[in-house]
Amino acid sequence: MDLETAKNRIEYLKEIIDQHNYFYYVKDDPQITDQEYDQLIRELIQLEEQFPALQTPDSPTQRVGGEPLPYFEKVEHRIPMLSLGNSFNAEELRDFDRRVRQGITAGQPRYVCELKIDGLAISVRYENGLFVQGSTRGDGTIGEDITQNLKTIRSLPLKLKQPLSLEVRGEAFMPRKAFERLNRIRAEKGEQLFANPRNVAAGSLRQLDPKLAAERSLDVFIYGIGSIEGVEVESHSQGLALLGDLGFKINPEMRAFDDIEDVIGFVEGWTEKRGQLPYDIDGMVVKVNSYAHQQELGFTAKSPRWATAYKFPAEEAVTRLEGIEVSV
Ligand SMILES: CC(C)(C)c1nc(N2CCN(c3ncccn3)CC2)c2cc(C(N)=O)c(N)nc2n1
Repeated sequence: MDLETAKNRIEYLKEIIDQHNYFYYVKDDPQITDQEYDQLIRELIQLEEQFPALQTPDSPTQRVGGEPLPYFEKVEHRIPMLSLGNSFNAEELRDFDRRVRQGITAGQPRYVCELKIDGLAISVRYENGLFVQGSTRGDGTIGEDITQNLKTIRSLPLKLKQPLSLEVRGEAFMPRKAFERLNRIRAEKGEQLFANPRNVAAGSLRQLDPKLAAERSLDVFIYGIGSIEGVEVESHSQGLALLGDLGFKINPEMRAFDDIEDVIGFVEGWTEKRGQLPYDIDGMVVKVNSYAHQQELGFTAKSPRWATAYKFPAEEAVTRLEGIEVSV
């Protein structure tokens, strides 16, 4: 095969594999069998080995990066990753609503409610649509560069559907089934079990060898825009819709309400049925939708006045460790 033919075939394979990654890992709706997918990947790997000059960093074959790192570089977040104020019951959500209504001068607030995924907060930067850097939240200002580990998360696109430059925030997590499978393997080996999926996600993303992170079937939900160039976005819900169109995995359970009583009903509903989810959540996040309202409300020293985290009451967690029941 000559270079020109190889170049066209490689471009085609990268495009089609990216599409199938999107269907499988982001939409959870595969369009081809695993065997057909593996065949495409194997052909691309062979062609890139045969024509190394045609291998690009955004190729799906580049997800499990190079050598283990000696340490993680520090990354300063251009836009700080803030904390969240907490609400612990319906009355405190009503207080939040009262403070919001006092803080805005025009219109009524609309709230977006999201599940609060119990994982590790991350920030990912794209330039002209290509994944360039990913980092942990750290202390909100300085995080650790974990680009190589985040590239192993198949639901995080290496190339966006539009060549935009932006920074997104999300929560990396381990699905409960993957957590249980991992602990079964560790139990069989007589190794100590992990206490919860969040610890595994955090531990996996802090591995210096990306091959270890790649084995942990981590996943991610993107929940916000840190910064974006060349696009006017006016509300959080509009921002989430744009992120979905770009190929990011957005949690489907988010809802918008105009009345805090409806927010309270939604939040209390999830308090009961969170066990049905395939991942852990430790509460809900309620955000004022309009960016103009967010601007008016501003921030306290460390967290936005336009958002609150509703924390579920700590449930009696019972974990089986080495066959005995312990309450944690
Ligand atoms: C952009 C804002 C600040 C409103 C925001 N901040 C969040 N977090 C901040 C505090 N974080 C944090 N992490 C560690 C230590 C202290 N704070 C962890 C992320 C959010 C987390 C989730 C989630 N987990 O599903 C979410 N759907 N939306 C969020 N939105």
